[in-house]
Amino acid sequence: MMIKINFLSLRISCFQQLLSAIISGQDSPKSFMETKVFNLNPLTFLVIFLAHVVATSAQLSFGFYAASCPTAEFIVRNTVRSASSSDPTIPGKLLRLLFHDCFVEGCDASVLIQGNGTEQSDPANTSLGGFSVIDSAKKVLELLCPGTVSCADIIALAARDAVELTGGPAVQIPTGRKDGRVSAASNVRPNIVDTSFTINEMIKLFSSKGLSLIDLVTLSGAHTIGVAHCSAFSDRFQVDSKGKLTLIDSSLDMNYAEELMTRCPAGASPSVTVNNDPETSLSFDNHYYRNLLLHKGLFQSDSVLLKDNRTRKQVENFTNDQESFFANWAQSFLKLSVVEVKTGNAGEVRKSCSVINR
Ligand code: HEM
Ligand SMILES: [Ca+2]
Ligand SMILES: [Ca+2]
Repeated sequence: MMIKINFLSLRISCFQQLLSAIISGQDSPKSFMETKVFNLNPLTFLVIFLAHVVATSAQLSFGFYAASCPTAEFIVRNTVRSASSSDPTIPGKLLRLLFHDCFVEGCDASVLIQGNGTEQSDPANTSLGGFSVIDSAKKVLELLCPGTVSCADIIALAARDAVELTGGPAVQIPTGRKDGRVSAASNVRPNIVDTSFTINEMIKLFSSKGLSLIDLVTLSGAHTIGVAHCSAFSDRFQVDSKGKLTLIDSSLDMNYAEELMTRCPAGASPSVTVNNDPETSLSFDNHYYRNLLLHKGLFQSDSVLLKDNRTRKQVENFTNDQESFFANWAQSFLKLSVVEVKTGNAGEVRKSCSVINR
């Protein structure tokens, strides 16, 4: 990655010098060519340079839009910031959107496609949100740099910004993802983790995406923000007709289960939600791991991280050391954001994020 950054800045500075040489008249390009590059005519050099840009744009790089749309990251950040200031549930939605995008067909915005039988129509995706934020950023970017910034990059940047805005670490991520042309509901179930998964099933699915055990524990820390619907955890306890609570999942703290029962009484509206992190659901911090140690992990898939010997140590470490969680987050988030990315001709830049180009 480092090589790519250096190479990109070299490419940009070279390009700027060449442009200023061409703009400032016949003498300077000549001397520029003679002293700095080979003895080439400026136009020949420009052709070689552009060919090089086309050839290497089939890769992700940091600042991919530095020349083609310099304000891209700024626009996404501002859109996320203003949407989140009027609706604090936005950051959680944007972060989950990236997870559900990247695990199905890679980070290619397949999750944004609307229509019958697309990923959005699978029940595992019905509670996703944040689509309007991606659409708003895309609209502005289409005005400023038409056909340039992919929806897949907007999702990744927006998730990255959502974490930083809620107090999490700032992460540099490469851009240049292309948007996919496939979005099928049948791809969702085999690729999205269900709360009922065993730790081995989770490890297996994560590893099929190139993500390690450490990445699993670290990325689960995303549940330090956001909310869940009652149906996501209601099978962990039972309430009889007299209101008596029985734990089905004994790894759940009884008092916490009672609190959850009160928030999700029988017959509660399906739209009722509970904070993932009961203490600081609007802050990206290490409280998620503290909750796990107190047996207050909201989903069964959270609680198993404490039960298993392979993951418990890391949970304990993150509970005591937020810096360590943040450092690991930066690495694991970067890995998540590039899962099975499409670059170059493997994808397209959609005109509208919810529709595949015709
Ligand atoms: C490891 C397996 C995982 C499972 C089983 C899981 C499951 C869930 C479930 C069931 C919900 C509640 C959805 C609802 O009822 O509305 C949820 C919410 C959430 N998940 Fe996960 N998740 C996992 C990993 C991840 C990862 C890797 C990320 C991101 C890096 C993530 C980010 C989120 C966020 C931010 C929310 C809150 C969404 C909101 O506020 O709208 N999750 N997750
Ligand atoms: Ca996808
Ligand atoms: Ca929190």
